[in-house]
Amino acid sequence: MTGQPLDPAALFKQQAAIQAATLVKDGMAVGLGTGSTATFVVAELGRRIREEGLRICAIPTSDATEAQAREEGIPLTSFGEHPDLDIAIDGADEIEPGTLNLVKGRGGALLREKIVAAAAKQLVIVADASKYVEHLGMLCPVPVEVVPFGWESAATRLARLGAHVAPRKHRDGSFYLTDEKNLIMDCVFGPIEDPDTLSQSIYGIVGVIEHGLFLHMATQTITAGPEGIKILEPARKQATQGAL
Ligand SMILES: O=C[C@H](O)[C@H](O)[C@H](O)COP(=O)(O)O
Repeated sequence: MTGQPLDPAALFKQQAAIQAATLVKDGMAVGLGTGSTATFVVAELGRRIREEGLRICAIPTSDATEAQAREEGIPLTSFGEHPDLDIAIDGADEIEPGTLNLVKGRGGALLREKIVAAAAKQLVIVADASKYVEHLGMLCPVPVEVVPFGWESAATRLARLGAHVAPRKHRDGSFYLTDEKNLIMDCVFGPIEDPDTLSQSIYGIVGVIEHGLFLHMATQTITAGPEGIKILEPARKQATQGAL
C-alpha cells in the first residue's frame, strides 16, 4: 500500500500485520480477514507473492477482502478445494489477553470470518494494542447477525438477555446488510463475565445466524503498540519482541 504516511494507529496495525504474514509459508491455504488491519496482511502477502515468489492460495472473509486479494494477485480457492485451511489471519475489535477470546464483526464480516476461523488450524489475530480489554463487551457492542425475517422478534429476545440492542443502519437510515444479506443487531451488554454462557444463549434464539463472540478460537494474537510487538498464545505464553 502506498500513498499518504500512516498515522500511528495505522502504523501499529501494519507492523502487527507484517509480523503475522511471516507465518505464511509456501503451499499454505490461507484465510484472509476483513478490516483495516487485515488489509495490511493482504497487502503484505501480495507483496511477498510478487517479490519473493510466495505460493499460496486463499479464501477471503468478505467481498471487500476478495476485491483487494484479486488486486494484489493472491490466488483464491474455495472450501470445495480446501475444506481445511492452514492459517487464517484476521483483525479483532476486542481481545481478552488471558483467554484470547475476542469480539469481532464491527465491519460486519463476522459470519464469513467465523466460518473461515473454524476451518483454520491456526487463527492469528492482528491488531494495534488498543484492542485489549479486561472483559469482552467493554469497548464494543457484540454484533449479532440475524435473518431479516422476524428480526424484531430476535432483537427482543436479545434484549431479554440483558443487551441494549440497535439494528445497524447506514447514515441514511437504511438497514446495513451483510455480504450474506442479513441484518446486524449491535448488542451492548457491558462487561461480559461469562461469554460461553452468553454465546449459547444467543445461539438459542431462532433467527440468529452468528454472533461476534469468537471464543477459544484464536491460537495467537500479534499486537503492536508504543512498547513494541506483543505475541500472546492462549496458554498465557508470551513474548515481547524488542521496541519498535
Ligand atoms: O467485521 C469486521 C472484522 O471482524 C474486523 O476484523 C474487526 O472489526 C477489526 O477491524 P479493524 O482491523 O479495522 O479494527
